[in-house]
Amino acid sequence: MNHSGGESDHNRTAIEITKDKNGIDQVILRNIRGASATVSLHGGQVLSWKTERGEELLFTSSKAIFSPPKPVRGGIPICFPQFGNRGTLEQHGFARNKIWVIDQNPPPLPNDSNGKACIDLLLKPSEDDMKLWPHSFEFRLRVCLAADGRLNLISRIRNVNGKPFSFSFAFHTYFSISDISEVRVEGLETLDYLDNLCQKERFTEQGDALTFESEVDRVYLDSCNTVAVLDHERKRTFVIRKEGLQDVVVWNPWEKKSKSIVDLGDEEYKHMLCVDGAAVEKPITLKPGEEWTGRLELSVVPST
Ligand SMILES: O=P(O)(O)OC[C@H]1O[C@H](O)[C@H](O)[C@@H](O)[C@@H]1O
Repeated sequence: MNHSGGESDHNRTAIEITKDKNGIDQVILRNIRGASATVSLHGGQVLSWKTERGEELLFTSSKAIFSPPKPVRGGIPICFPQFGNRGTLEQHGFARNKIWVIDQNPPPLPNDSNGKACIDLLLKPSEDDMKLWPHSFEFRLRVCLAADGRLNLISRIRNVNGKPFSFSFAFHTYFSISDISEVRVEGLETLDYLDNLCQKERFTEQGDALTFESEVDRVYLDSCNTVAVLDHERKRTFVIRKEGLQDVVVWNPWEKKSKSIVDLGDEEYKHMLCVDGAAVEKPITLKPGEEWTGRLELSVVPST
């Protein structure tokens, strides 16, 4: 199937639906300049985001396993309804392991899709999910690629239950980087963080910018809505803008942990950095009928 985006810029943006090698649908979004993004229905997961010159901006492991219910190591997995091991569910919740469907008739989002190639996906709990997490929800994900190459992800989670529920959440974004020793993260200075490597103990960030020389697994709390990942060698900076997501998770497994992760090559930690817009420390609570919206916007700009 290949058709032009409904609300697209003079019908020159395109949405193509193909199948991966396991027969799972994936959606390729293209903008008018030839940038692209690939979204798999497995996990509602963005697997690729490329510039108009065809450069891949997201990391996916060469050892990634693309067969549900295994999550895929790379791209932008969605952690829901639980981040990490902070609850009784499997690590990072079940949303990343499920097959989502294309939402043919999503509720409108004002001024959102002008000139963009967009796809709307939907996840509702299965009977098995309800046994583990007895809450009925509708999770709508919109992924859009703008004319200037920005990638937008909008999550809308609605409580269609008779009682309130709470969840944690992350857009677990694997950025492709030249070398972990050469990058720095700006925008987290002076913030408190919970260190997953020290039983979630709370510390305060002291440095000017975050640089990497060993394993890092932290939840930065109450961050401002813009964070940047500067990659000196590639002379580019990722700009992460978020709304409705108070926290930022930063993760790199480094050498030793990488060796224990079956779907990650031993040396691949050098070329990935996860910086996630997330809601972890204070779970989000929805009353019956309420909806929560979380937004992530990723862009890349040249830097020196
Ligand atoms: O291996 P996964 O389940 O995909 O998790 C990968 C990582 O995700 C987050 O960054 C967590 O903070 C880490 O503790 C975890 O190791």
